[in-house]
Amino acid sequence: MTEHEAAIQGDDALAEADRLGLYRVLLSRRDVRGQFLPDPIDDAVLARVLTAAHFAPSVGFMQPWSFILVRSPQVRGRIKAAFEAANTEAASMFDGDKAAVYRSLKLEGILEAPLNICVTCDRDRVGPVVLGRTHIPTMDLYSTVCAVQNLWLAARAEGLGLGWVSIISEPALKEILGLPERVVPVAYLCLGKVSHFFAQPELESRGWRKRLPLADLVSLDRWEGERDEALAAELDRAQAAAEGGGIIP
Ligand SMILES: Cc1cc2c(cc1C)N(C[C@H](O)[C@H](O)[C@H](O)COP(=O)(O)O)c1[nH]c(=O)[nH]c(=O)c1N2
Repeated sequence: MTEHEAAIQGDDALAEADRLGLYRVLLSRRDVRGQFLPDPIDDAVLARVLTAAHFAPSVGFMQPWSFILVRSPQVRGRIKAAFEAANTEAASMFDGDKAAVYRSLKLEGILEAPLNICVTCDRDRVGPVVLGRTHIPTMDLYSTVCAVQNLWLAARAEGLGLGWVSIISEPALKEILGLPERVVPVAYLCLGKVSHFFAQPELESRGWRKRLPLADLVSLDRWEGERDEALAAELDRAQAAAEGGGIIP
């Protein structure tokens, strides 16, 4: 038997409690910006969530990510100033009631969270030719987002809140963190223990946008093709259960 053939997993189905636990994490994950507690994150916990991120899928097994742990108050102060500048610009894009709601939203926890993490993508990590990236060159960026999502879910499982802050100019972020040209700052994240997690996305509870019906987003064989009505009924049922705080039955 070759090493490749011997390396199989023993158990292919999850135990019921593990299966439900995974859905619970997926459905209760939130973007957190206002409920951070100052308590430091234990190194063992941080190691687990970063390991979860590092076990994400990546194009050609490229693993293009790195994780910059931003602890310095000075660096965070500069990031916060970059956020403020970008946020003033962003606020001016909305009119009337929408502008008032936008200004009332808390959209980052840069200084309150005990840790910030910038997840980067080194587009040149394995040279110019990458298995799977040749015809869709953005695949390394998508791979890095997979790592971010793993980190986000692992954080939720550990009871840590995570907030993604994208209201920052990319050149400013690159300059502050000293990123070389080839390295893209994919995600700037605030991470830490929280007083509570909200049941719904804040943008939903604050009336910014509603969650779309999943059944309207699923179609057969082509863009906006036909619906499978039996499946659509199941999708409505599963979405209603998830929105009710339950688990997909
Ligand atoms: C790529 C990307 C970028 C951002 C976000 C998310 C993602 C995926 N989100 C969080 C976003 O508003 C949130 O995910 C949705 O409103 C749904 O809420 P939950 O994540 O389910 O709580 C976000 N939130 C925020 O307050 N400031 C921000 O700059 C951003 N930027």
